Amino acid sequence: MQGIWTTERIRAAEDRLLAVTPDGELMRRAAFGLATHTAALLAGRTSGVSGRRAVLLVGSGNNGGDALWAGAFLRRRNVAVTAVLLKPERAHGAGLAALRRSGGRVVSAEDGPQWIDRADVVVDGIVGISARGPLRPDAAALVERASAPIVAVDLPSGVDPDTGAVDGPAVRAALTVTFGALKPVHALAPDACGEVVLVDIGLRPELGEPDLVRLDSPDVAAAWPVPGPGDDKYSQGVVGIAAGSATYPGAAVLAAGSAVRATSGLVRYAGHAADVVRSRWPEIVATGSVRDAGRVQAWAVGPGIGTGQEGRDVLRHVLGQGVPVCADADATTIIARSPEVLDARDPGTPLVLTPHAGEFSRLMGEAPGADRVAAARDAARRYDAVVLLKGHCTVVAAPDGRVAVNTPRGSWLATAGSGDVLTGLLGALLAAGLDPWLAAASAAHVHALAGSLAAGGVPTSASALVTAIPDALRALRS
Ligand SMILES: NC(=O)C1=CN([C@@H]2O[C@H](COP(=O)(O)OP(=O)(O)OC[C@H]3O[C@@H](n4cnc5c(N)ncnc54)[C@H](OP(=O)(O)O)[C@@H]3O)[C@@H](O)[C@H]2O)[C@@H](O)CC1
Ligand SMILES: [K+]
Repeated sequence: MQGIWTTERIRAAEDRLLAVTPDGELMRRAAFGLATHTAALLAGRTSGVSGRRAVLLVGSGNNGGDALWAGAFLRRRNVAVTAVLLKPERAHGAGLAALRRSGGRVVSAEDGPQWIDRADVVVDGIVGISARGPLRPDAAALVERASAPIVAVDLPSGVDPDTGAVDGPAVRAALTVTFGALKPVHALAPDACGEVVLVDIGLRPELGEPDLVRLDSPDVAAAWPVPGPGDDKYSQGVVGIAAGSATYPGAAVLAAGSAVRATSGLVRYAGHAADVVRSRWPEIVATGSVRDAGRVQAWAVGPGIGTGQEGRDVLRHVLGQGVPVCADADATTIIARSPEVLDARDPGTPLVLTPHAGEFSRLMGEAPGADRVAAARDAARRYDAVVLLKGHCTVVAAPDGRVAVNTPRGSWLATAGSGDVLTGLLGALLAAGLDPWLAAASAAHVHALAGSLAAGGVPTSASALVTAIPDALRALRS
C-alpha cells in the first residue's frame, strides 16, 4: 500500500527533519536524486548523457533550488546546463552559486526561449508544494515553448499539489521526481505527472499515518477471496444482483457476469432480465423478483432498474435485508430523490455508493468540485456509507475518513457498461465479507487492471472487460 500525504503534513515533517539535519543536506539529497533520474531519462531518450543540453526553469523557492543543485550535479556528467531564472532576485542563493561554480549558464526569462528550443530535456523547478493556482503568464510562455520532455521537480507546476486540479496552464511532464513522500497530485493527476519516481530523503519516520492510500497489486491480491479446502459455493458468499430490465438487459448481464468472474461464490440474479441472464450465464440462479431471490450475503443493486416506484421497492427491499449493499446508478438517483428509502436500511448495515460526478451532484446538491477527496469524504459522512466517486481517478472514502485513490492506466474504462462491471465486482467482494472500503478500493483496482488488459492500447468494451477479469486476477497473483 502506498501512503500519500497532504502538503501540510509534508511541510510539518520536513520542518522536523530539517531541525536535525545539517543545513542544505535535504535539498542536496533531493537534487542528487533528481539529477540521477534526469540523466537516466536523457540516456533513454538520446542514448547518452555527456554533451546533452538541459534547461532548468527556476522559480522563486526551494523547488527552483532543487533544480539548480541538480543542474550542478548534471554538470559533473558533462551535461550543458542553462538555468532560466523567472525571478532572478529571489532565486535560491546556494543553488545558484553551486550551478555557477559547476560551469552552468544562467539566463533571464527573456533569453529563455532560444535555449529551450535546443534543449534535450527541460527541468521544471518553477514551483513545488507551495504552489497556488495555474502557471503565471511568464512561466506558462516558457513551458509552452518546450518541445523536449519535461522533468517535473517534486510535482508538475500549475497543478494543485493537494487536489491534482488544473485550472489553467500547467506543466505536462514526462517524468516527475518527487521527494520524501507521494503527495495527492501524484495519484490524482497522473497525466500531468507522467511517470512518478520517489526519492528517499529520510522523511518517512517523520510522517505518521498517510492521509490517502493507493493499493498496490499485492494488497489487492492479499484481500481478494480465495476458496479454502473446506469451502463450498455458499460458504464463499452469495451475491445478489438486482439490475437491468426486460428492455435493457445489458446492465444485468454485465453486472452478473462480472460477479461470476470475480469470485467462486454463488451469484443470484433477481429482475426482469432473468431469462437473458440465465442464457448468458447458466451458473447463475435467476429469478424475477428480489422477494423470491433466496438468501444472499450482499446485494449489488441499481444498474438499469429504473428510478420509478418499482426501482424504489427493489432498493427498499434489499436495504432491509441486513446484508451489505452496493447501490449504483439508478439506485443512487433514487436515494438522492427519495432519501427516505434509506430508512429501510438496517442500522449498521454497510452501504457502498458508487456515483459518477452527475450522480454525486444529485446526492450532495453540488458537484464534487476541484477537491474530489474532500467531496467524497463529505458524502461518506453524510450517508454513513463508503462512497466510490467515479472519474478518471477513482476516490474511495469511508465514513471513518479513510480514503483510497485508484490511478488508472489510460482512459479505456470510459465506455458504456463499464460501471455495471464494477458493481458486479464490488457486490461479489462484499458477499465474501471484505471490509466495504477495502472491497470498493480492490474492485476499482481490478476494474482498472482488467480495463487496461482488455484494451491493450485500443478501444475496448464492457463485455471485453468482463472477459478480462480472470486475466486481471491472474496478473495480480503473479
Ligand atoms: N523543505 C524541505 O526540506 C525541502 C523542500 N524541497 C523542495 O522545496 C519545495 C517547496 O519549496 P518552497 O516552500 O520554498 O516553495 P515553492 O513550491 O518552491 O514555491 C515558491 C514560490 O513560488 C510562488 N508561486 C506560488 N504559486 C505559483 C505559481 N502557480 N506559479 C509561479 N509561482 C508560484 C510563491 O511565491 P510568490 O511569488 O507567491 O510570493 C511560492 O512561495 C518542494 O516542493 C521541494 O521541491 C526539497 O528540496 C526537499 C527538502
Ligand atoms: K515543479
